[in-house]
Amino acid sequence: MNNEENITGIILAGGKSSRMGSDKGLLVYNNKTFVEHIIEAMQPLVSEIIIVSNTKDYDQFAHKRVEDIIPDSGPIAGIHTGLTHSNTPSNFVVSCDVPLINRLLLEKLSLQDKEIYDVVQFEDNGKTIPLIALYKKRCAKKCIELLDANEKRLRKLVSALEVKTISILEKERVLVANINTVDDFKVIKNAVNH
Ligand SMILES: Nc1nc2c(ncn2[C@@H]2O[C@H](COP(=O)(O)OP(=O)(O)OP(=O)(O)O)[C@@H](O)[C@H]2O)c(=O)[nH]1
Repeated sequence: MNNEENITGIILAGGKSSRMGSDKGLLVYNNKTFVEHIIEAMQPLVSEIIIVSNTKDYDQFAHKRVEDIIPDSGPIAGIHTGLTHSNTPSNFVVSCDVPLINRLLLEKLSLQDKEIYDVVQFEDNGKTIPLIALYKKRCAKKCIELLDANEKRLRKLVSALEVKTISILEKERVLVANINTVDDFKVIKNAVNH
């Protein structure tokens, strides 16, 4: 637990998983669902965990589950819902498809000067990772502005905010692996078996 300030952990699990063909957050890797791996990484750092999903399957994890306020509108809508339900100024926002994430990596996001930035995110080789990031609750306002304008691109959200981007280290690259397809999943399963 962060002693200076409480943080909320928001897990986005309301996507369609169309590339995977089954709900990504509920895939089992190393005997735990993807969502359980993320909960485990977040839990020591946060005062509350909120799962944003419209399906009751996520009630099994015994954390607060909330449904999208604006349905079928992509990750910005998920962030908007999570931040709206949060009771803390700072919030980890993590997608449900990064099962290798760990506490130390998330902690790095929270060690920045949080007063200055709306968003603290990672980047890997020039590619930003806005769904492993720390967002201020106040960003909910910008989310709703974009959704009202029918803008669903995450990069539009982040570029409209005060953002700090941290480059991940070579050894951390594996931790941010984004599992979108059956082939992506095979890669991490095979890595464990070797
Ligand atoms: N709550 C919520 N989360 C979403 C929504 N759309 C996407 N997400 C989440 O955002 C993260 C990134 O989603 P994507 O991988 O881009 O999209 P996806 O719909 O899950 O998967 P594809 O259909 O394969 O593109 C995942 O954790 C999704 O669960 C949404 O409308 N609401």
